[in-house]
Amino acid sequence: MALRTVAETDSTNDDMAALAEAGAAEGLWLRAERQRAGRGRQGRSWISPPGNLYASTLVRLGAGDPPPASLAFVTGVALHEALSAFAPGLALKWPNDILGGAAKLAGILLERRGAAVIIGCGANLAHHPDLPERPTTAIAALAGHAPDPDAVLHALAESFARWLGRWRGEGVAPVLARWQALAHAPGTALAAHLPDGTRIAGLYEGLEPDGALRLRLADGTRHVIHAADIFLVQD
Ligand SMILES: O=C(O)CCCC[C@@H]1SC[C@@H]2NC(=O)N[C@@H]21
Repeated sequence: MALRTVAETDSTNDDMAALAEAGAAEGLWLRAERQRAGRGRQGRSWISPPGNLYASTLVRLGAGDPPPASLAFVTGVALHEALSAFAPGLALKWPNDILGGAAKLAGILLERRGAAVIIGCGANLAHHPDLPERPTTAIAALAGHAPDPDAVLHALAESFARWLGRWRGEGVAPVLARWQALAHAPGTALAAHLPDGTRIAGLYEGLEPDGALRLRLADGTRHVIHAADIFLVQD
């Protein structure tokens, strides 16, 4: 495990992609104190002032590895475990978010570069942005003070290495089991915005063996979702 910190960069995912291209080994993590052009999922920007965690690593895919998309669950479990040391009551939300209460606390961005996967983690420790599309929160708002980003990175790198080992050695099943144990409760009301523009609402019923999301619709039918933006429905 090697942890590096820089004061400022555009995006740690871009830097990690360049490091991967240059031959960097698995186990390397790069953290920036701030990012000038942090990126979120689906082309969104990730506002990155000092005080929060912005960190990326890489995984080199091997012949017998489980499907690369399932690294999102490895990372989600690791990030949840790392952040839970600093604030209670966190929950995973499909596909890549960590919630504090009903608000987004952290997100994960996976990007494929050839035989490598670049994995970026952004966690609101000290600050959280005001977003029109969803509520957000930070560890400081939940626990009264912000943890040191380096301490969080340490915990994250350790947990990630442990779960990556299990993913390689035992497959996706134990990772998905742990992910579901750390997720919001079954029966949570969710709204899904699908890539074709369709919106559906239903109750969370867990994950399929391949990591797809199961929703129970109001008419009793089950819907399996492979790609969507998911929102908690507040009553
Ligand atoms: O949209 C999301 O929820 C994913 C956010 C991922 C942000 C992190 S911060 C570190 C890494 N570098 C980036 O530019 N993005 C990721």
